[in-house]
Amino acid sequence: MGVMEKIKEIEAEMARTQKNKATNYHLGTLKAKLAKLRSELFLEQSGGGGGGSGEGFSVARNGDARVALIGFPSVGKSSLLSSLTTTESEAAGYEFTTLTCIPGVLNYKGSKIQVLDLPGIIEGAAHGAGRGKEVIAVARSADAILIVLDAGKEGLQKHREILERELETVGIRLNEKPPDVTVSKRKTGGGGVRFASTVPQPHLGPEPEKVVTQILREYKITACDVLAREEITVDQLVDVVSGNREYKPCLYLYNKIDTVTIEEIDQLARMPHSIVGSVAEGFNIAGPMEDDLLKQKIWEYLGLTRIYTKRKGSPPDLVEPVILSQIRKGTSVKSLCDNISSEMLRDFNYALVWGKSAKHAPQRCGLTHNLDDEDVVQIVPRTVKQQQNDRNYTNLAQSFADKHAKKRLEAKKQKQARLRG
Ligand SMILES: Nc1nc2c(ncn2[C@@H]2O[C@H](COP(=O)(O)OP(=O)(O)OP(=O)(O)O)[C@@H](O)[C@H]2O)c(=O)[nH]1
Ligand SMILES: [K+]
Ligand SMILES: [Mg+2]
Repeated sequence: MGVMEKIKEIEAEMARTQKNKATNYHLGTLKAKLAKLRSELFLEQSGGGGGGSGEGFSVARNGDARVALIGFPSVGKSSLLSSLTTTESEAAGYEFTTLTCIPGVLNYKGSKIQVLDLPGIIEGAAHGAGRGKEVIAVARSADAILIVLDAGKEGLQKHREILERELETVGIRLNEKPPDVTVSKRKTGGGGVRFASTVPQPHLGPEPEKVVTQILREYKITACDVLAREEITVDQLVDVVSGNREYKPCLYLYNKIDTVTIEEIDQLARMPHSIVGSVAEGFNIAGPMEDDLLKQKIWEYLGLTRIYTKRKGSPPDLVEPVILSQIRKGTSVKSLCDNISSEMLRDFNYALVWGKSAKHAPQRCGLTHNLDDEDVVQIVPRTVKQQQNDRNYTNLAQSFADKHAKKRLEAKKQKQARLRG
C-alpha cells in the first residue's frame, strides 16, 4: 500500500471514530501515525520528482526579514507586491498569471523586508497539486506569512480554512507558540516513558502517561522523560515529538473590499489576525509610508525592532538603524553585537542604553539585556589594558593546568612502577 492510501485509510478511520474519553487513546495513536505518514509524503515529494516541473523556487534571502504571499489564484497577490515594493509583478484578471516566485523589497522604518509573490495555490497543494509543493516550501522558509484572500469571493471562510490546512499538513503552525514540553531520551535507568506535568492535562484523558507512551512508541522512542509545563493537546504532543515543525506568525489580508458591503467589511475586520484592504483603491495598503496599516502589521508580526547605535561623544545614527527581530535572533544586546561584528562581541565590556528598555538614562547593561524599538545603544569595549590582562590570565591558566596535568601523569607513572616493583 502506498503512503497516500495509508493516509486515506487512517483519515477514514479517524472520521469513523467518535471523539470521547474512551477513544482518546486510540485517536492519539492514529494522529501520531498520520503525522508521521504526512511528513514521509512531504519529504518524498520535496526530494524531487512527482508533480510540477521539478524546478524549485530558489530565491536568495535578502534584507532583514522575509514574508511570503500565500493565497488562491487571482486574489491580488501580484498587485499587492507591485504596490508594496518597486518590483512590478504581472497582474491580470485570469488565474495563474504568476507562475514563479517574484521577490521585491519593502522599505519600511529603515528596514528592508523581502516580500515574495508566488503562484496561487489550490486545495491539495501540499500533496503536489499545481506548483503547491514549491509554493509551500517557500512559505516554510519565510519569517512570516501573509495570507491574501478575496473579500468578494463565495466561500471565503472555507478558503481560509483550506489554506491553513495546506500549510499545517507540511508542519507549519500559524500563530502558535511551540508547546512548553521537553522530551529527554534516557540512556540509562531502564526503558519506559515517564510523564510528568506541572498542570492538569484534561486533553490527554484519564491516563495521560498511556497516551504519551503510545505516541512516542510510534516514533520508536521507548525510554524517556517527558515534562509538560502547560496544558497540551494530542496534536501538540505529536508536534513536539516529530520535531520538524515551523512556528510562524501569520497575518490575513482580506483584499478587494471595494467589491463588498460595509457590513461584510466590518465582519471580516473582526476575524483574528486579520486586516481588510483594497490594493486597487489604496485602502490600508498604499497610504503614506508610516501610517499605512498593512505595513505596520507586517512590521509587528515580524517582531522587528530598530536600534540606533552611537559612538562615545557623538550623536546617535538615526539614519540607518540596526534591525533586530524578536522572532529570529531576538533583541538582546548580544544579538545587536552579533549583528554588527564578531569583534564587537569579543571585546564587549558593557552597553549604555537609552530608551524604552532602560530603567534610567543611560542604563549600563550586559549582553542579556533585551532592547526595545528605537532604543539608542552605545557599546563600550573593554580597554586595551583589560584585553591584555585577559590574554595574560588565559595564558597563566593554561600553564597552570599544563603543570598539574604533568604532575598527575608523573604520580600515575610512579604508582604503576611501585605496583609492578
Ligand atoms: N476590485 C479589485 N480588484 C483587484 C484588487 N486587487 C487586485 N485586483 C484585480 O484582481 C485581478 C487579479 O490580480 P493579481 O494581482 O493578478 O492576482 P494574483 O493573486 O497575483 O493572481 P495569480 O498570480 O493568478 O494567482 C486583477 O485583475 C487585479 O487588477 C482590489 O483591491 N480590488
Ligand atoms: K491573476
Ligand atoms: Mg500573481
